[in-house]
Amino acid sequence: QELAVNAKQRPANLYQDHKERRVTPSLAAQAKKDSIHFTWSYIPPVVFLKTHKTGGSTVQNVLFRMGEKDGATFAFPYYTYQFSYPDKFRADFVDELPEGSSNFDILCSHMRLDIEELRPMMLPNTIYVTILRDPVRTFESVFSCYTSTVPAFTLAKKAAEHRSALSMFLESPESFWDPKEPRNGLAKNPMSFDLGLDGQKWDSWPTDLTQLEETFQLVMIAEHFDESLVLLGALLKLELEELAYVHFNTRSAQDLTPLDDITKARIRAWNRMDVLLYDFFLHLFWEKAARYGMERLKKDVARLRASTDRIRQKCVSRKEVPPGELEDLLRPVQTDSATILGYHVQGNLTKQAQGFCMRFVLPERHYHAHLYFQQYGRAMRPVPTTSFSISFKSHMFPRIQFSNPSKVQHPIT
Ligand SMILES: Nc1ncnc2c1ncn2[C@@H]1O[C@H](COP(=O)(O)OS(=O)(=O)O)[C@@H](OP(=O)(O)O)[C@H]1O
Repeated sequence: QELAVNAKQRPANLYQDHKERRVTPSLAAQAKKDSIHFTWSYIPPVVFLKTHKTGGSTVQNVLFRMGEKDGATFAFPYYTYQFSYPDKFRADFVDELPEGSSNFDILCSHMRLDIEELRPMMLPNTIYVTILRDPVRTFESVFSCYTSTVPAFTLAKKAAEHRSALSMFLESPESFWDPKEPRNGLAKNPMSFDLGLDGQKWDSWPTDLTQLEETFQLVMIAEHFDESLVLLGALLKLELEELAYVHFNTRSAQDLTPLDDITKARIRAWNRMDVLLYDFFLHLFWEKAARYGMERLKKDVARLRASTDRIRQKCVSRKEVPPGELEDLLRPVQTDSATILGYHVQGNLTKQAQGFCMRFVLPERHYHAHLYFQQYGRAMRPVPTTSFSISFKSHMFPRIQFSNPSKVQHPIT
């Protein structure tokens, strides 16, 4: 019932131009600086449900930059970078409201969704967005990046010896997969898992799908990333320049597993719920695109690509840089089984341009640490290592090791 109310509150045309309601970023930032009691609610608050290995860090970087510029209040996890994943979201996973803020404006860190717990945390006019990716590509990426941390994958790797671990797993996934093992959440239907669904429970499936449709104003599609960004920009009233991006968390070419038709079919069969989820929201995506106007979308995508190219040229001197050649601040966190690439920033920039360009390519956790410090005036809390589930989390998503600890405090100016 609550979901239905939320749907009714939305404007009939989500893509109508409501720029007039937007407070200028400088005004918002100034108001916060001046400690004027300021509610960011002129701009709709936003939840971005960051699913795994779908291009979510790229979207998150756009939101981090937007929020930092606009003086937004972020809903950050109480510990480190994610909301106690893979536990289902709970309100007490969120850090306190900082002094002077009356509500959270942006929430965009990894979690496993529980909408009933999440909704009361945010204002009623909050815009909910997520992203899905072709389930075959998603699963291949999840398998490659988490071979050492998802037990079902690790068992398959051990059994495979010198064969492909992915092929070994897909030949008989049930023999490696224990559904009761909480760390196996990403091993089957990873996108559905992140959206809070139970990949084994089909009886509630149509209702679950309807609930998700009612919850999310926009489900972005990684294969149509630029179109998705334009629709996101329309919802959040962003200028096209604010949507410029680089790809985050790109793996090195040698870590990509080439997939033959049999492997693809096996991935689709094993991740059937993700396939249906993706197909459903892909269809819905094009319906929303049609409502925005296909000609208008095409034009805006062309403009977005032009401004993104211009900004990339200004900011990036080299892309796909291996971790060993990156300074600490620009080195993405590596997984045990895949190499994640990063960027070199152009030299000879003005101080202001350098500040922008660093943020443009700043890996997720470093940006998160920076914003957290800015918001609370203290470093993020480390994960306690006593409980079983938490030690898994810290292993799966290790903390950044800065060679100079002072950088944690003030990573960028
Ligand atoms: N803009 C855009 N469009 C399409 N695909 C993109 C984009 N940005 C990032 N990527 C690819 O997404 C994968 C990383 O996803 P995430 O950032 O969600 O990873 S993570 O869960 O936060 O670790 C990773 O995929 P793989 O290289 O297959 O692993 C990225 O290359």
